[in-house]
Amino acid sequence: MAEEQEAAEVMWKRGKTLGKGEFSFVSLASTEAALIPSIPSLIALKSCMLSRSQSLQDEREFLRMFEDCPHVIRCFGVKVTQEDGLLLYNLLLEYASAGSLADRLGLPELQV
Ligand SMILES: Nc1ncnc2c1ncn2[C@@H]1O[C@H](COP(=O)(O)OP(=O)(O)OP(=O)(O)O)[C@@H](O)[C@H]1O
Repeated sequence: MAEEQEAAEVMWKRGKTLGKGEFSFVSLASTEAALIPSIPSLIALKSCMLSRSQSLQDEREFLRMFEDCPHVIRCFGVKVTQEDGLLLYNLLLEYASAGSLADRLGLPELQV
């Protein structure tokens, strides 16, 4: 099954918020892993309003360019959902359980 189709079919339960960006928020999510073995049972969902999703779409293309690099977070695909009446664009990301590089270095979140 192609990656995009797998992502479109995966179901998840959204958990705690891991972080927030300017347009997006990142949640921990548990998936129905047994149904689609290539998608882990825990993922990070980076979500934003579909109507404001251009930067996440660009990020998805950027991650695709580095999908063979083991040092870059993997993206398992994209799924649009409707939650609480809102259309959300969701990137399905590898969950970085050890936190960000800034966390590891004891730095504050970068404000760009
Ligand atoms: N894959 C991940 N695994 C675990 N935590 C994550 C992951 N991605 C993001 N986070 C958490 O969410 C925070 C915000 O994510 P990120 O830095 O990607 O947002 P951003 O690029 O600033 O967002 P925006 O594009 O909306 O401005 C991170 O600092 C980190 O704490």
